[in-house]
Amino acid sequence: MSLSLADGVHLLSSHHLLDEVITPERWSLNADGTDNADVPFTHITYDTRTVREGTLLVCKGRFRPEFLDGLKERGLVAYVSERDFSDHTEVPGLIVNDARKALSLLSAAFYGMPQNELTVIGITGTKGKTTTAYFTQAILNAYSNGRCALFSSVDNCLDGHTYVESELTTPESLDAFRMMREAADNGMRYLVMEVSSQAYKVNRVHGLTFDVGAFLNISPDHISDIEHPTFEDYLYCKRQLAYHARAFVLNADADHADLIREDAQAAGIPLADFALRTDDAPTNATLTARPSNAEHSAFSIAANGHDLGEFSLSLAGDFNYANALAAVALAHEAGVPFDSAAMHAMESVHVPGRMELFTGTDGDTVAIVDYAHNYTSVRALIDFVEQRYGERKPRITLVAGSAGNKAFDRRQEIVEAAQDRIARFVFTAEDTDTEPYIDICNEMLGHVTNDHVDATVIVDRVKAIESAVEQAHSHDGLDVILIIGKGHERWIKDLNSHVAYEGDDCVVERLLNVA
Ligand SMILES: CC(=O)N[C@H]1[C@@H](OP(=O)(O)OP(=O)(O)OC[C@H]2O[C@@H](n3ccc(=O)[nH]c3=O)[C@H](O)[C@@H]2O)O[C@H](CO)[C@@H](O)[C@@H]1O[C@H](C)C(=O)N[C@@H](C)C(=O)N[C@H](CCC(=O)O)C(=O)O
Ligand SMILES: Nc1ncnc2c1ncn2[C@@H]1O[C@H](COP(=O)(O)OP(=O)(O)OP(=O)(O)O)[C@@H](O)[C@H]1O
Repeated sequence: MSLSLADGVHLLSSHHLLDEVITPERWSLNADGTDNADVPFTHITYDTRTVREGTLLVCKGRFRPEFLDGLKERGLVAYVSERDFSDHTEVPGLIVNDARKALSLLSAAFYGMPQNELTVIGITGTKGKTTTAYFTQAILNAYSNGRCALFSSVDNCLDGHTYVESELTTPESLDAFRMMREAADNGMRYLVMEVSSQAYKVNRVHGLTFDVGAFLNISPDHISDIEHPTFEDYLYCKRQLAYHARAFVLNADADHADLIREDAQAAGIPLADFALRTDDAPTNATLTARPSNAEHSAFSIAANGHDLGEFSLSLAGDFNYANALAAVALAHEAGVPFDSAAMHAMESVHVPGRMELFTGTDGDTVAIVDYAHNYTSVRALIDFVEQRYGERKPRITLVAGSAGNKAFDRRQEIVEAAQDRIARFVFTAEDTDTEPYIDICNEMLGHVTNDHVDATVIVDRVKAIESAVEQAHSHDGLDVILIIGKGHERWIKDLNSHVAYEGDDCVVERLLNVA
């Protein structure tokens, strides 16, 4: 780990990112004559609140010049920014044409290129990234005696077994390289990470080449002022993974699969595809899975026509077998033989807040806590209910909200995916920045056009679940309550601040008296 001011200038310059270096004495294309230009930085940050002796600061996003006040005295050595802040600080400024790209390249260099010490696997897609990441980590952990790290939207894991709640799906570049360094120093050989479309949009993975990438699926989502302006932009960002990978895995049934094949071809990388089949429809995909029994409790997986045996996941839902295929393909590309017993390690994986099933003591109430929150995932969830419980003609209740300030289309999509297939909606709180919960709930209520479905707004999320459970108890026959969008989270974001929340799974366990 060694990065000096002179190294930084050279690196930025070689990537055509450097406009100039500004010091009180001169403007230049190099750091010659600047005090201590060859002394390594001891710290790198994008947040002034963590500046200490020997720090290189990268100013990005909604950075404000007043954040620089007093930093020279606290040890700031230099800053990197798209704007000249010499009116606010005397320390050298490396002025760049893209601060986020600069942040990524400088962080990788500062942390000694830790990605080169790991086999790095990236997973993108609208749905299934987290689940596939957990499956893949389980296989690689089994294969390598616990030496696989994970960056996911639920948890990060830097030592193969300790999981710490994460903040973003794909970490900010600096955080990613810092954690990669820690993982490599912990002896990890592999890293599995989720790659969101935002990661490419805001250059969180700039300069990173994945040993293997996977594209799971694409459906409309994440379109808003703070995410993507259009679906085309959303897909374009996701497609970038193919251009930054050495090998690729593709769901043959994904929308726009042919375009992704073209991407892999244009990038000149090999591609393995997979296909889930629940009927007799043919496929010539590299990897296939078909149900082994009518209950769909196990699937037979084949690779290049050779049977790999039966796999029975702990996670319910046919769609999870598509995720499992992706994990097998990724692990194989990372060096695990198809017939390795390690492939079966994914069978025992549970993913917090995904397809958690709770059955009441009377056997007539089933609650499912899940992270579905767009059209495709809500539809897949209800497909599962029909497949698993359809014969008992269940009365289905959906407890759902939708995120504030982003992904606005979800509000209508969730309603459209469910309203002709369920008995009741209970619209409730989900995370929001500035939009009040009640407005989002009422907007969702306004999208209900089927007169046969009951729809209520109960903003308090615990009370919403209580209402669903009470109704289930007072109704004869099987009730299935789907509680979606919060998963395992123990907080709820209300008007921009995180408020402690019991957790959907805990509320359900309490109300159904199951542990
Ligand atoms: C739009 C976006 O990418 N925003 C991210 C970005 O914000 P930003 O750079 O604008 O940062 P900011 O919070 O406005 O502050 C500006 C800068 O000033 C700094 N600062 C701030 C205060 C101070 O006193 N001193 C100081 O230096 C901050 O550290 C920051 O570097 O950088 C922050 C950390 O560096 C991120 O937390 C933040 O993500 C926001 C919270 C977010 O929610 N993003 C979502 C849209 C997102 O990225 N989602 C995707 C996809 C999810 C999915 O697929 O489901 C994800 O990958 O998670
Ligand atoms: N392959 C799939 N196809 C359709 N729906 C899926 C698939 N995999 C998972 N889901 C649904 O999507 C939900 C979220 O799954 P997961 O967390 O694995 O995906 P993700 O891509 O990480 O999602 P997000 O970006 O919303 O965090 C699950 O709870 C399930 O309802």
